Amino acid sequence: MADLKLTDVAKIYGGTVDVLRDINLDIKKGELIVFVGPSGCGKSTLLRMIAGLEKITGGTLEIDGTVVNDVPPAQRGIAMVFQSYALYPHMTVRDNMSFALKLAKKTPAEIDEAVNRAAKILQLDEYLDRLPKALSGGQRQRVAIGRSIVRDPKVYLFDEPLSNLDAALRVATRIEIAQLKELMPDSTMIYVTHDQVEAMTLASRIVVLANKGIAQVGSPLELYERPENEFVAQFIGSPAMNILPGEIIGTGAQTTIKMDGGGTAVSAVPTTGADMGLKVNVGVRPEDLIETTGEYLYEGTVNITEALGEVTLLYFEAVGGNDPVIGKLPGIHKDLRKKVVRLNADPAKVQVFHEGRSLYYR
Ligand SMILES: Nc1ncnc2c1ncn2[C@@H]1O[C@H](COP(=O)(O)OP(=O)(O)OP(=O)(O)O)[C@@H](O)[C@H]1O
Repeated sequence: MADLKLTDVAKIYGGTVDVLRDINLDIKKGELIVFVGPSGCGKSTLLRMIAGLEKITGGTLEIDGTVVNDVPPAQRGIAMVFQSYALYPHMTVRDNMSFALKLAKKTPAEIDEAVNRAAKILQLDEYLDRLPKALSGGQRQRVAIGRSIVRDPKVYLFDEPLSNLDAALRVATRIEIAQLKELMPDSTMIYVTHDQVEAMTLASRIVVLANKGIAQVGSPLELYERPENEFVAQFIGSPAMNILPGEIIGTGAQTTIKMDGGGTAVSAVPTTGADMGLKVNVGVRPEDLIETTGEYLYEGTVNITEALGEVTLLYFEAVGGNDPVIGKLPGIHKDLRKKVVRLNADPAKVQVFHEGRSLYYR
């Protein structure tokens, strides 16, 4: 299993469409890296360049220390699992899984061993003699993954493998992929998804792509707790983090911010005397807002409530020139509409951004 290193990787389609630039990324053996980002930001393009299905326009891609820019896909030791499973319909599960090994002229004994091992990992033992049409969507996706496992690749690439499955099956298959990773701790995996829960639960590190580059790389909790910039702050988490303008009026181990809409925010992000008077944006997640009768960072009227069952979303309307914010309370709350509420948050959970960048990372 392999380490991957991307140095200044760039992609320009057709000589003019500049999609990615300056992608620098070190992926260690055994990591499960998830690429996320807005539609069209280049997630699939980056994955396809790693697979060798798309030419790298600039920079280098190394696998285990060897530059592979010009190595054809089949010789990179990479297996790719797509969202459409593309199984051969007239072949049994066993034959689907054996196909690549037969092409590679492996002996029947080697093929049997590889297929049985993969079937065991994926719990497909009892389905080996069935045709794909006699399998559920989730089982077919497992066969597609099985076809990769038998080849014992250095790196697995997954391009939205669960997006064709319904909600319940997505959850079940997501858990299977997490278990699969545990059974193959040394295998390196790169996974593209639109689904935040998949990213947060599967990734050892998440790469957030935006504006042709990497907005942040970090563990799921680093991205959630300490976003480097407002883009990542609002991209990770749902509903998105609230961003409210203010001005620094107290510095030190904690920072005090006078909010433009009234009230005062306190953040555990430290600042220096030089920051006094700095215009900043304060970031607070909906789930971190708590009602208070004391010091508050926001005052608003609850305009709309949405009870989702396990949580209620509260949409606050401005009081005194405030921007709207969204709050999230556990449980069901129907009696809050039209109520004027003051909100505060734990200083450890209050982010401070200047010109889009978090002051925590200076
Ligand atoms: N063959 C191509 N020629 C020109 N432009 C392309 C080509 N393939 C992709 N693009 C463009 O490159 C950009 C990145 O596409 P890509 O499919 O990598 O994005 P993505 O992040 O995977 O998007 P999504 O989340 O919607 O699947 C898009 O603007 C797309 O239109």
